[in-house]
Amino acid sequence: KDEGDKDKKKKRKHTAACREILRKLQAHEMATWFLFPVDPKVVPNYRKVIKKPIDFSTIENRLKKGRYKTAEGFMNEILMVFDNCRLFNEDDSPIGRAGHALRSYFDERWAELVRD
Ligand SMILES: Cc1ncccc1N[C@@H](C)c1cnc2ccsc2c1
Repeated sequence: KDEGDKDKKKKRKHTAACREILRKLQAHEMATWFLFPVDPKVVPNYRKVIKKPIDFSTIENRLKKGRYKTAEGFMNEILMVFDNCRLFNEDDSPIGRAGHALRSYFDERWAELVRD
């Protein structure tokens, strides 16, 4: 089995693990606000403030297309969802609190993935 095959196998393994984590995040009750792109018509100044809008459906499509070479590439985009949320929303607001709750939930799932 040449190097390439090993790499492909490893990529498939981490893609499956990342898809599992993403599925759990999307199923979380606090995920509502993060499932789909923020509509600039609904939130006018969002695109001015947030330079890298990202949401779980966009990440899911990239994962399906094999766009993430490493699990870290996937993790970075998940964390971007929460960084955007903290930048735009007050901590003491419904979306702000949801972002913090979901970020903690992600950290736990990620720690499991890295440990197992
Ligand atoms: C994640 C996020 N950050 C800043 C602004 C919006 C959003 N989410 C969108 C879906 C959204 C769009 N509209 C509403 C209306 C009430 S909460 C909510 C949430």
